[in-house]
Amino acid sequence: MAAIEIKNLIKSFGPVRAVDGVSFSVEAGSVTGYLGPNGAGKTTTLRSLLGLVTPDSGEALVNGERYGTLPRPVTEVGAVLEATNFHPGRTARNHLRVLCTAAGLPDARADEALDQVGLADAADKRVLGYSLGMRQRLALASALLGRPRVYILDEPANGLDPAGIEWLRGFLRHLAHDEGAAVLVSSHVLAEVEQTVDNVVIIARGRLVRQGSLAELTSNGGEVIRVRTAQSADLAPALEAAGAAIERADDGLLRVRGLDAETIGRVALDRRVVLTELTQERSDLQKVFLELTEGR
Ligand SMILES: Nc1ncnc2c1ncn2[C@@H]1O[C@H](COP(=O)(O)OP(=O)(O)OP(=O)(O)O)[C@@H](O)[C@H]1O
Repeated sequence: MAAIEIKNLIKSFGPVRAVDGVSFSVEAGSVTGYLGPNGAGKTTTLRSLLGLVTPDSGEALVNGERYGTLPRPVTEVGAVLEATNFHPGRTARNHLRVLCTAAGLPDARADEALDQVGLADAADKRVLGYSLGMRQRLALASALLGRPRVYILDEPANGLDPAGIEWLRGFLRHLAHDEGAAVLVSSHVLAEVEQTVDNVVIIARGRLVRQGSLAELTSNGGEVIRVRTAQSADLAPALEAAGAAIERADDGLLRVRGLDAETIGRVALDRRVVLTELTQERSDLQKVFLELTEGR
């Protein structure tokens, strides 16, 4: 049984089909990126998993059950939703302690969770003075309280600075790969999750566009560097001699595998070859995502 299972989920709001027959699952020990442009239906899917939206049909299950029938949800699933509201006058520690009390967890979990997300030093500050990034960390801390093995995170990187995003990547990988949790994380920015996830599910307008492991979706049969020059007859044999596998396209374009861009540039310099293009080809995943988000 997968930790998270979405089976042919359908949900409409009036005339809008927010989610239109989506199915996928997330196994323990892995991070899945749930990607799609704004309005694709990501939040509706995640809210269905948390019992906050009632699907028209299909199922959204955590550990094989609907959220509403989980005996102790706080110990099974941790969630971060968009625009989480905190009582602004409360300190972070108090906020988490209130949640601990409500969930029957020891107070000590509040401090442990704050420590885990790097907020220990700000524990006694009122949430009012928190930056958006700190609020995201606090939201994550509240998801950790019951030490669940399933995490459902809606755009958790929103508001984080680059260092915060880097921290989040490491943290989510740690939860999945070291602690064996199943992590489902949504984003409308591919680059945010590309270095974190094991699997990718892409949706647009409520429908599944692509799913698979990151390795499958980014392979392209190995990294390809696009090299363009009017002197390809000169350059290609030199690159091959340096170990490249080359596919020749029209107008002097060489698709080169097996050498990095710097090596290719050096070989070209040695041969006094002028390059008019030296770029890394986009992966299939980047192409699919770009097509979906272009013009938005
Ligand atoms: N409660 C609601 N009432 C009416 N329409 C809704 C409601 N929730 C979502 N929608 C609509 O359903 C569609 C999918 O929205 P959803 O929030 O699930 O997408 P999303 O992929 O999470 O987008 P975003 O990244 O912008 O949050 C949108 O057209 C949205 O306007």
